[in-house]
Amino acid sequence: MTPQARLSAAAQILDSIAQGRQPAEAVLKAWGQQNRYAGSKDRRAIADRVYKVLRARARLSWAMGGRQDGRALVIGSLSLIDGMPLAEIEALHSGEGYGPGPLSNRERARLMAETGAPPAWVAAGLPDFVVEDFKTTFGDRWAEEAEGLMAPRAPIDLRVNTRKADREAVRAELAEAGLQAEPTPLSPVGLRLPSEPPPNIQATEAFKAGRIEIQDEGSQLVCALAGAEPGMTVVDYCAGGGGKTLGLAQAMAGQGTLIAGDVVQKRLDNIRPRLERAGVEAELRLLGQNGGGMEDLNGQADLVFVDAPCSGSGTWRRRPEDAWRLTAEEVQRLHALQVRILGQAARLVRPGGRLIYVTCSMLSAENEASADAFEAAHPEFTPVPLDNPNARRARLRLSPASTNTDGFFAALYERTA
Ligand SMILES: C[S@@+](CC[C@H](N)C(=O)[O-])C[C@H]1O[C@@H](n2cnc3c(N)ncnc32)[C@H](O)[C@@H]1O
Repeated sequence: MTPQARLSAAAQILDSIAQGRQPAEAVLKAWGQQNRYAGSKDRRAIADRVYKVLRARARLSWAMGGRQDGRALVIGSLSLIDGMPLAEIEALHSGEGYGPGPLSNRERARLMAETGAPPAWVAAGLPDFVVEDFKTTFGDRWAEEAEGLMAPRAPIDLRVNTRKADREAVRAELAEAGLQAEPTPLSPVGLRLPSEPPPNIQATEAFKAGRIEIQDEGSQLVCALAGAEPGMTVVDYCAGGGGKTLGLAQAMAGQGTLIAGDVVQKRLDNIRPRLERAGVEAELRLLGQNGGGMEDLNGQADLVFVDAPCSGSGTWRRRPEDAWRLTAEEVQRLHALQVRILGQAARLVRPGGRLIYVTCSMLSAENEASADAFEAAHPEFTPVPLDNPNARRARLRLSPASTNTDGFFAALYERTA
C-alpha cells in the first residue's frame, strides 16, 4: 500500500470505530481480514496511526475546528503529532490512487491557524466531565493521572498459576520461547512483558497448559486483598470473564467452595475453559438482574467479591476509544447499578464475613461515591483497613500514573452486625 492509501484506510477505520461499540482492536482486525492485500507492515502503520489519533482525539478535533470524522483527525495528526509541513500533507492528499482527496480551503486554513492554548480537558485528552471528576479526586495531580491513563504502550501482565508452577520457572520457560518477562514489582505472582513487539501469549505452552493467564497487575492485587483462603465459601458475584474467579481459586488452593455468578450466560460459558486450563474448580451460576439465583447462600459466604460493572475507565490506556463513548449519564446509571448490586451481594455475607467492592474505574462517581452510598445504607458493614501502601481509609486506588497498573478501586468490609 502507498502511504496515501494507508492514511485513507486509517480514516475509514476511525469512522467505523466512532460509529460502533466495538473495541478498536477488533475493528482493525476485521479490516485486515477484509482487505487481504494489506501486508503486515501496512496493518502495523495503519494501527499506529489509528491509536495515535485515538489518544490525541480531543486535541486533534479541537485543532480541526471540532470535526470528529476520521479524515479530519488524520490530517490533524499529520500536522500536530508528526509535525509535518503543510506542503507534505498536501502532497499526501493529491487524491490519486487510493489516497485521500485534496485538502479543502477550510482544512488548509485550520492547519495554518494559530490555535492558542487549548482548554484543560482538550490538553488532557479526556472528556470534560471526566476532567472535572479527576480534579475532585486527584487535586493537583489530576493532569499527571490523565496523562498516565491515556499514555501509549501499557505493558502486558501475566498472572502465574502457582497451583501449577512458580514464577521463576515460568519466567525461564517464556525466555526459552523468546519472551523476556520481568517480575511485576507489586504482585508476587505476576510477570510483565513489554507491549512491543506484541507477544502472542496464547501460542505459548505456558498459556496452553494453564501456567499463566493474562491479567493486569492491578487486578492481581485487588484479588489478593480480598483475602480468600483454603476452606472458605467464596462468591465471585460479577464473575464476567472469570479473571477474578481464577485468582480467587488459586488463593483457595482447591479447598472450599467457590461460586461464580453473572447475569450473562455467555460470559459464564467462557469461564469454563479457563477453569479447566488452570486446573481449578468453581460452580457457575446464572443470576437474575434482581439478585435471584443465590438465595441458598444468604448469610453463608465467608467472602463475597463484587467486581462491579463500571465504565472501565481504568483501562483506557489499552482502549482509548472508550473514553469518547462514555457519557456523564452512563456514569450515573452505573453508579446506581453498583449500589444496587452491592446491596444484593451483601445479603450473602455471613456475620464476621467479608465483602470487597472493586471497579476498574478511575472515576470517583463509581468508586468513592458508590462505596459511600453502600456504607450509608449498610451500617452492619464496617470498613477494613487494607494491607497495601497505596490504601487510605480502607480504600485502595491504583492507577497508571501512581502504580503503573490499570486503574482500580477497592473497598473492603466486614459484616460486624
Ligand atoms: C467488571 S465485569 C467483571 C469482570 C470479571 N470479574 C473479571 O475479572 O474478568 C462486571 C460483570 O458484572 C456483570 N453484571 C452486570 N449486572 C449484574 C448484576 N445485576 N448482578 C451480577 N452481575 C452483574 C456483567 O455481566 C459483567 O460481566
